Amino acid sequence: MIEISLSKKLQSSGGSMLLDLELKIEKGQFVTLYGVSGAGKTCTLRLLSGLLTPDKGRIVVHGTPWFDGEKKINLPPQQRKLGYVFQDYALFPNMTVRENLEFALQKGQPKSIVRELVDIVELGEFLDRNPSNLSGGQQQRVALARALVQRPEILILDEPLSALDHKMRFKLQEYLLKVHSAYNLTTILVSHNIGEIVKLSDFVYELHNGRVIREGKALEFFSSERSSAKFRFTGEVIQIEEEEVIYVVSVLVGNSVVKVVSDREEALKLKLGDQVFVASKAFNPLIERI
Ligand SMILES: Nc1ncnc2c1ncn2[C@@H]1O[C@H](COP(=O)(O)OP(=O)(O)OP(=O)(O)O)[C@@H](O)[C@H]1O
Repeated sequence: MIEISLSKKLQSSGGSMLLDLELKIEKGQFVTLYGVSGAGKTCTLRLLSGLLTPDKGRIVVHGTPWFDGEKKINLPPQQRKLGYVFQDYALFPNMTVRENLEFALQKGQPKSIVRELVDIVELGEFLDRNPSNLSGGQQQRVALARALVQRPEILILDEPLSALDHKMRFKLQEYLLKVHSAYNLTTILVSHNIGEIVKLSDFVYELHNGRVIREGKALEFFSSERSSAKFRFTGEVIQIEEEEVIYVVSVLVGNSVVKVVSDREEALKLKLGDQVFVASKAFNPLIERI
């Protein structure tokens, strides 16, 4: 369990803002911080990683205090078991992929973890190349592997996929899910992409003006309650779940997820990524492939 209870005065162009957080993240969860620009998401990650110091409060990770204002505990970043992946990869440009990864090893740490990570994120053929000779997605796989070299318990991802095109994003999402479960990580993602959030995360916190204003399970968080109005709109199928005798199809429409109850016959015609329209006749939404 990661327990964060802290405050930090931040400076924005419009004046000061108090980041005031109470978060409890279960071990093993994949959690997303969501919210408008300037809400305090990146600062939250920096506070957890030790790159920014709270004014007061506590950060306790799996029972160990990382920060305690009253007891004057403040673990330096290198002692926090945490891997950080940024949007811009932040790789050493003059080192090969292999060197970038081996550079992250601690003194005396065997190189076997590097080989294991190279396999898991499929970097074998790029080991002797410099980052400038790799695509954005390949560079981000290197950054992901590098963040895991020291076997962290927590993986922090600050909009890691936002510079990538749709296809790369999709592939990287698969790698993120793979390492999250292979290394029993607790993962905290900052993302604006709702389809991605629903696909990857268990739980979402929405930040606004330095506070959590809403939280919930990813799919429920973005589900729309609209039902009775007459409507018709298009969207993309992002999840199909069998629930007892019915199916629930989640469709990403603009920035929200609409859940539509469907019968087996209709649901089996659909697959993830299909463009569909959702329409309501009186009170019963219908869903059909476009
Ligand atoms: N070290 C710092 N000290 C004080 N204030 C800071 C510091 N770093 C950032 N801020 C301010 O804190 C506010 C929140 O910034 P933050 O980067 O956490 O927002 P965000 O929610 O991640 O936004 P975005 O989605 O645009 O990345 C901003 O107004 C920023 O200027």
